[in-house]
Amino acid sequence: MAKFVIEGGHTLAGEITPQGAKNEALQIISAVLLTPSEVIIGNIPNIRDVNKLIEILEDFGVKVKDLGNKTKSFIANDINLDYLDSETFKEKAASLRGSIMLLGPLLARFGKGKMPKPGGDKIGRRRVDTHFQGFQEMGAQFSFEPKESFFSITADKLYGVDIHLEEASVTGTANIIMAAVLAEGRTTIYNAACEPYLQQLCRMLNSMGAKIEGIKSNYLIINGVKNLGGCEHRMLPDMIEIGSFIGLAAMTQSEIRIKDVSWENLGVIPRTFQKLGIRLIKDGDDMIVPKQDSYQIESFIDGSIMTIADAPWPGLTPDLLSIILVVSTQAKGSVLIHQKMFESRLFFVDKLIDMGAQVILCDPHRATVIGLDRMQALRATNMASPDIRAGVALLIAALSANGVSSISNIDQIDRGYEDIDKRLQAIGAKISRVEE
Ligand SMILES: CC(=O)N[C@H]1[C@@H](OP(=O)(O)OP(=O)(O)OC[C@H]2O[C@@H](n3ccc(=O)[nH]c3=O)[C@H](O)[C@@H]2O)O[C@H](CO)[C@@H](O)[C@@H]1O
Ligand SMILES: C=C(OP(=O)(O)O)C(=O)O
Repeated sequence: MAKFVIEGGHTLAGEITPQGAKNEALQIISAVLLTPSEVIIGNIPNIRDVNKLIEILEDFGVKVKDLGNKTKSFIANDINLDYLDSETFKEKAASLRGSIMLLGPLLARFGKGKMPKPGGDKIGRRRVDTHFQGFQEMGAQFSFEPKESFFSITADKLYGVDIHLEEASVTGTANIIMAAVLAEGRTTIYNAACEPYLQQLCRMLNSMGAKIEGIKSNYLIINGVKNLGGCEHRMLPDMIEIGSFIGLAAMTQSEIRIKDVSWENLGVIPRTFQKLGIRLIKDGDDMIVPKQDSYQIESFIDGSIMTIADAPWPGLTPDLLSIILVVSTQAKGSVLIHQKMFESRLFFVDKLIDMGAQVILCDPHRATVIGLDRMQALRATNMASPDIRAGVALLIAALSANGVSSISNIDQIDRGYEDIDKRLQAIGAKISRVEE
């Protein structure tokens, strides 16, 4: 397995283009199973999780053609459902979280789906009840085989129904939408997640002939259709990567231009970094993060300590809190980082503390950061990437630190960030990938 070796303390400069969004890609690529017609998808990120999902589709018999320029064509006109019972499927599908979104399309088009407990980050309990709540309310039968941790879902027919989700689950909502578009009658989904990933999925499905209203809101109305046709779709830039680059620029006191960020789809992300005192300049659809010697965290109007917390969209995505936390370590002022959704995503702060950051982990969900305001640089150290976002947060810490750090378990980072070492080298980072 490879590790990153990082010589910190260098200023970076230049421009960087964000990849297509990982979490959108996983939904959009699953949706190709809904039609026998050709679907062409552009701006596909070349990352481990997405490549694995495409591999699973190919194993099912989907014809995948690389059209160049990050664009691929998918034709799902001859699907081998026996693959669901193979050991290879169990093994591959269990290795990423996004594979669970194959269930909705399989159920809707072929009347059955199976799935091992999905993988993804180990960041606390990640229940999938919401997915099955929706399928069952539409008339599907669910079974779970505890010995093999294998879910099965079948339905002769799916019927439109009013669904009030227990929680606004991102992948759960995507799954239910993909089942409902081919169900008989009208489905409504209340408390639906509405992240840009889902907005994009709904737009794509509508261009395939689906009838979805309420896009961007948490109340979706879906009138089922008999079948869907092909379409062309282009992924949005990855908002989590954009946030990671903002953090990187601030921590390394660098000026970086982030190309084509799609400002209108970033929600509260820019404002959240601005609360930490980080300046962001809009130049057309580019974002410039100017060089800043110091950035000061705002306090609330009554003078109390700033809190930054996650929430379902249009709130702040939990996937950026690790990066926001690391950026706060060199800010002026204090902030409480409250990770409400996941209970094991903040433990990486121990590493930051080793590096000299002033952080108090109050409980598994909350950490208080007392910014160093550059009074001292972080110290280089050796660490392992516990999950995708903590991995990148530690990478940013290492790039700002004095000395040479190493990060192992970088598979975690590779599953969501395309060629991150090469792209960072291009803006001056001293980072190398070393086979262990
Ligand atoms: C492949 C993919 O797209 N993964 C994303 C997706 O995961 P995923 O779809 O698995 O996450 P969910 O939205 O289902 O839930 C995330 C966590 O938040 C909790 N929860 C969720 C909604 C809610 O209203 N209340 C609540 O407590 C859930 O119990 C769970 O612990 O969404 C997460 C939340 O944005 C992101 O971190 C993941 O990167
Ligand atoms: C938690 C994440 O991914 P996954 O759901 O694929 O584990 C993430 O992208 O931050």
